[in-house]
Amino acid sequence: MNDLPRRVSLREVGPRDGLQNEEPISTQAKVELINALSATGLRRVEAVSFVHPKAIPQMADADEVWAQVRRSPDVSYSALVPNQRGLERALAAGFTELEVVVSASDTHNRQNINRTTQESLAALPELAAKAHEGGATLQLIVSTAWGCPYEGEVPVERVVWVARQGMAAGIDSLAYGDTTGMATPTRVVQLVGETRSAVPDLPLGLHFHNTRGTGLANLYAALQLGVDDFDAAVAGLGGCPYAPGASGNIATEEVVSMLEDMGVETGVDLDALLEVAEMAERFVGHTAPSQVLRAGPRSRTVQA
Ligand SMILES: CC(=O)SCCNC(=O)CCNC(=O)[C@H](O)C(C)(C)COP(=O)(O)OP(=O)(O)OC[C@H]1O[C@@H](n2cnc3c(N)ncnc32)[C@H](O)[C@@H]1OP(=O)(O)O
Ligand SMILES: CC(=O)CC(=O)O
Repeated sequence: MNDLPRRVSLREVGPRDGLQNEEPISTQAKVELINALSATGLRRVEAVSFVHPKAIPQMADADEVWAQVRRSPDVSYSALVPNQRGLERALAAGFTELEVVVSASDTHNRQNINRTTQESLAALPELAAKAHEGGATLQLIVSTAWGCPYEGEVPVERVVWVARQGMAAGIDSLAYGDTTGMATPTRVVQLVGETRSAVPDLPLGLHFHNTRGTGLANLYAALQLGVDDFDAAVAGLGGCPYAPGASGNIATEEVVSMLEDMGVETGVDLDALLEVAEMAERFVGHTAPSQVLRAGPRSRTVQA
C-alpha cells in the first residue's frame, strides 16, 4: 500500500447535493439535519445553495435555513452559487466560503446554468474579485469532469483547460465533480496527474458520485496520490436534477468507516454519523443508498 495521507478533510454535502435531488423537505428538517451533522466531528458542511428557486425548488428556503442553523464554532459552513446573483445572496447571508459550479461540458452547463462553459468562465474573474472583496473564498467546482450524461466522454484537456481558466480568474481552490459517476480509478489517476502538472499550486478536492459503483475505489485511488480533500453526503444521498441518471454521492459514513479502519483519520464519530444518516433517511422518506447504514459499523455483531 502506498503511503496514504494521515488525515483527510471531508466536506459534508448532504444538506445541499443530498437534498437538491429529493422532494422538498421542511426548513425545520434541513436545520435539524445541519445541526446534527455539525455535532458528528465533521469540520466542513456545505449547507445550502443560492440558485434560482425555479431551477431547484428544494433550495428556495436557503436564507431561512441558514438563519436558523445553530452554527458550531468547530465547523466551516459553505454555500454553492451558480452566478453573480447567487454570490451576492450568499455574501449577504454572511457566508465566507463559497463554491461556484461550472461544467466542463457545454451541454450540461447549458442545462444546469443556462450558459455555455465559456460564458460561465468569462464571469469568473468578477465573481472571484467580488467574493474576495466580501471577505469570502471562492472554490471552482468543475462538474462533468469525468464525463457528461449528454456528451459522454469529456477530454481531460478540456477539464484541465477549465481548471487553468479558474486559476487565471483568481479562484482559491478547485474541486472536480463526477456528476454521474463516470470516473474509474484509472481516470482519476490520469486527471489528477494532469491537473497537478497544469495547476500545481491550486488545492484540489474531489467529489464523487457512486452512480456506477466506483465511488470508494475512486477515492482510494486519489488517496494513494496524496489527495486528502473529499466531498461526501450523509446516507449516500445526492444527484443533480439536470443530469439524467445522476444518483447519490459517496456516503459519508462509508468513507469514514473505510478510512478509519485504514488508519486515515477523519475526525468523525461513526456512531453519531450513522444516527444522522438514519435521520436523513427519515426526512427524505425512502431507503437511502448507503450500505454502511444498512449493515452497520464493522463492530456490529449478531447473536450466534
Ligand atoms: C452538478 C450540480 O449538482 S450543480 C447544482 C445543481 N444545479 C443547480 O443548482 C442549477 C442552478 N441553476 C440556476 O439557478 C439557473 O439556471 C441560473 C440562475 C444559474 C440561470 O438561470 P437564468 O434564467 O439564465 O437566469 P438569468 O440570469 O437570466 O436571470 C433571470 C432571473 O433570475 C434571477 N436570478 C438569477 N440568478 C439567481 C440566483 N442565483 N438566485 C435567485 N435568483 C436568480 C435574476 O435576478 C432574474 O430575475 P428577474 O427576472 O426578476 O430580473
Ligand atoms: C457541484 C456538484 O455537485 C458537483 C457535481 O456533482 O458535479
